[in-house]
Amino acid sequence: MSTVRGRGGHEESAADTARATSDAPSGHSGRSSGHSGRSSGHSGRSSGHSGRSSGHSARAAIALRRLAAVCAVTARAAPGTLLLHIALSLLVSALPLATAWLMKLVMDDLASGAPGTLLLPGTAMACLGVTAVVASQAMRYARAELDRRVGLEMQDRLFAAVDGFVGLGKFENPHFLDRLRLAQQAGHETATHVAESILGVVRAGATIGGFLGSLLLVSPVMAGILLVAGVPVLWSEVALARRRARMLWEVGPVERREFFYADLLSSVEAAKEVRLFGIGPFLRDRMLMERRTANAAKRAMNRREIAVQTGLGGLAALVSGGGLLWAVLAARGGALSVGDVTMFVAAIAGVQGALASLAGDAAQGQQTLLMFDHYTAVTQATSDLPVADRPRPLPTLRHGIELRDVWFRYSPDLPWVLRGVDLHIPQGRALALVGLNGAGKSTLVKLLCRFYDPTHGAILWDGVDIRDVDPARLRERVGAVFQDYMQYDMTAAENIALGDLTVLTDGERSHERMRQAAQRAGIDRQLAELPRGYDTLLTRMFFTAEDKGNPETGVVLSGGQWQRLALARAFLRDACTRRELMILDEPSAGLDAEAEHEIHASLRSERNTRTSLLISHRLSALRDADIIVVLKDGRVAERGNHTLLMAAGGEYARLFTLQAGGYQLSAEESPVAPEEAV
Ligand SMILES: Nc1ncnc2c1ncn2[C@@H]1O[C@H](COP(=O)(O)OP(=O)(O)OP(=O)(O)O)[C@@H](O)[C@H]1O
Repeated sequence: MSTVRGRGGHEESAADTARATSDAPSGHSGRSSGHSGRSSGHSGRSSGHSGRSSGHSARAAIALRRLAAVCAVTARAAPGTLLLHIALSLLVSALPLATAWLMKLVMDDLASGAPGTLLLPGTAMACLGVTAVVASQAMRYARAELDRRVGLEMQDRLFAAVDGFVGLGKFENPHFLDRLRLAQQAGHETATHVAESILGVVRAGATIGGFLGSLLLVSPVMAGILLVAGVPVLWSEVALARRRARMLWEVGPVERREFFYADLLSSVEAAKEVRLFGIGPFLRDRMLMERRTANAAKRAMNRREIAVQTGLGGLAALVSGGGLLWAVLAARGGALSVGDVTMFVAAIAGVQGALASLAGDAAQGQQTLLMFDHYTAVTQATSDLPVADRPRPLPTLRHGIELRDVWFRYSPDLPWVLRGVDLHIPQGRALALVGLNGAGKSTLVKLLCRFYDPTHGAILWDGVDIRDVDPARLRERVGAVFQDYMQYDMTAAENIALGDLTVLTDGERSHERMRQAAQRAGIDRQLAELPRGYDTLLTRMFFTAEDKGNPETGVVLSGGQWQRLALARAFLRDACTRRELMILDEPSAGLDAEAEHEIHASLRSERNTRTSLLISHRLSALRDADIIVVLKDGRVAERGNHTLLMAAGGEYARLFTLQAGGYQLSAEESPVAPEEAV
């Protein structure tokens, strides 16, 4: 058996699977998807000072690792822009100090009683002013460009990672969905925010260093006081950033629910029911309730920030007021020159401003790095399903697919859906699955496509466990129309071509293949008659104001037409490379009687050459299947062909008779008068 990677990569699934294993029915055959049960529970809690300091250094190491990761992404995505941004930032940070020194020279010169020519310092100050304006505008542009380039790179990586998840489990995990939302948010802004924060810290550091150096020449005491006053500012801002990041994580689920209600209130799919049932005010109330909850959390955070920052502002005012008083008194006593006082005032303003922005930048940087954790958690997440390191080749299907004692539930806290299903789908035969709502038919289909793994038991493709093969290779062999098929807001051609994208680029012959698939699904004529034929947009979502009255820009299909389109997509995929297993889960639920008849006739014509799995509640559509299997209580309850199962008089016979009786009864109850039947 091949080795596997990705086991236990996700903290929730690891815990879930471990619990699932502990609930496992005993004596099952096949492989368990659980873990070895090895505990990683050594807390290793160290006590006292050494524990605390090792905690601090571990946190610092984590922060540095995060920082390095962000810097690496930024440098890779936009190296030139990053360098330009750094150069401009340093230039901008040097300007206030240069201005302050020039100002001091001018003031001292003026106060000397015999002022020299002020032309040179005056011109220099004017040049500095112009440079400041140009450099800060250029810096703004460089920052925005950095934002765009890095944002693109990060979005690409994020969605490549999301697309790489093999199964569906992660998309049904609310914890993961929250992470994904925050990761998307972080992907938009992290790198620029962090770069901005680092540069802001560097800029502020340069300004503080320059001014403190200058201030040391005037009064080392005041330089010391200014520096010490900066420590609580820095500390409080960093603490606030931590709290802000935690608050954002906590309101995540609340905002997700709010978006859900907002989406319901504005989506065309929900609009019918919302209006007919008059549930708009109810949904609006729910949405606002979530908004209020999120607002309350954010309000509390704002209040805390205001309280902390007001305190810090008071401290800053106290220091600068005291300093000013001291400088004026010192100047009156002749200890300082007028230029010194000017320099001192500029230094106080410069250092305090720089300290505030340093604290703000450090806090912003830290908060962004914490958010970046979500991005790394998603992009570096291991597969939700184990994937073989050295996958086994998938053989051509010659014998069939076997489900061996398959048990499955969606999570350990949910009931079992399948309870030991044993089933053989012979190659070249059509097998129909029958069962009441919730019997587990679609779940079984999802297991066959390996969107989930059986909790116990195994699925074998000609004897090869499908967990040992590359999921992409498995899915290449399978064609499917799902019960909840997709309707893409794209053109008709694109909707079909998604089954095999080469038809979009391969010219006329491929176009012909697309039309054949549409013909097979009975939708070709209707698509050809659309205002722009196959190139008609099947949505009215992307209209501009000018297009509004023009039906050529988009049309809306009926439910059954969409279903035929989904079938055409599956048929095209099949025509491109013949799929060895064709799954049709309720392919005809929305089709008219004529279309249903045509589709099933087409499928019947392929008997003996194609392995197919059919699911339908219209039992008349399944009666020709080679094998009919009834799922009940998570197990195979009956198996046989139509004649055998009818003769057995079990569940299938009961359901079939019920349905057939319905038709006969209606016909008897409302006999059609000959003249009405015309
Ligand atoms: N993603 C999921 N997470 C949790 N439970 C699920 C999920 N999908 C389905 N279930 C549950 O699994 C059970 C079987 O559902 P499934 O869709 O397989 O039934 P089905 O036989 O296809 O039903 P129907 O005839 O209504 O389509 C149901 O009880 C359902 O609530």
